[in-house]
Amino acid sequence: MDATPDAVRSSPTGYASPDHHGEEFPSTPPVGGAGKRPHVTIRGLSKRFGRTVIYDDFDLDIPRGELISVFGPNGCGKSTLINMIAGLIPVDAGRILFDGMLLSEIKFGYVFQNYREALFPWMRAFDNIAYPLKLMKVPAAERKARTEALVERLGVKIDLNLHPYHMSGGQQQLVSIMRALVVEPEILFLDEPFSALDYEMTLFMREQLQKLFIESGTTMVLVSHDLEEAVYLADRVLLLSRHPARVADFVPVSVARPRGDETLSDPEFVRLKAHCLEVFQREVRRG
Ligand SMILES: Nc1ncnc2c1ncn2[C@@H]1O[C@H](COP(=O)(O)OP(=O)(O)OP(=O)(O)O)[C@@H](O)[C@H]1O
Repeated sequence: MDATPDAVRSSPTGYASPDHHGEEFPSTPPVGGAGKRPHVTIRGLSKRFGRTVIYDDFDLDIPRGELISVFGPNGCGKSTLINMIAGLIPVDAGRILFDGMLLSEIKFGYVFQNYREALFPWMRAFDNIAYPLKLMKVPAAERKARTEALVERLGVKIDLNLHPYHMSGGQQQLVSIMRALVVEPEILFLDEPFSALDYEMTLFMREQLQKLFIESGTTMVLVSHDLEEAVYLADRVLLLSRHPARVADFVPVSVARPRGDETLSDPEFVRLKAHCLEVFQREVRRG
């Protein structure tokens, strides 16, 4: 993966049928979404690596303005799913539309697990955050103003004059997330964004991400390996089966935000987590 700030990157390569712009989907029953107008509509998605079929005729609706956690057995295809939606890897067949539009027509962000390779070490944190605006040829004064406005709105309290190598892992990942948000993406993809952080930083970053989500209202799709984290952060947990992956369950998490330490012992949270664990274990046993 290169270090291009992905918030401004879009790719037409994720489409087997790029001529579907604006086409209404057939009335396939949506998976998930609970009747809300979907933000992302996936139909007939297929993907294989060699002889291994990861997705076969996979359908999914992702609701707008929600944080979706993707969870499932190791190697089931979680990263492959968000990478296909984000156009980082091509699909073999199927259609992915964003409110009827192609990925190339929308602004999106992608936050990688490895923040060390994602940030430019020679740039101050502030300039890293502003960089996607430079790529978009936004004038310097406006870049500064928009970056300052974002920092202000999110209430981030770190010294953005520092270079990444003078920051903690969590701070660097926070800078990566802000860089993805600076272009005001319609959707943000996060692939295990905290897995390279120590536990203290992970807890800090969960709170930061929740805050950013509440503040921005951006649709977010997060791959997580930690069930508690997946449920804690989500409006819905997408539970995948072993590959070829299907939706084992798409569980709404209606626990009020902002969530905090007390959420972890909230009976509804505990019940939902137990339910997700049961579905997960059933899928693991199926293997
Ligand atoms: N570029 C590739 N070439 C060949 N096989 C691949 C490639 N990318 C992924 N795979 C395989 O496809 C399957 C799904 O991979 P993916 O990384 O999407 O799973 P995941 O659920 O995110 O995995 P994990 O839980 O280990 O993070 C795995 O078996 C993986 O080995």
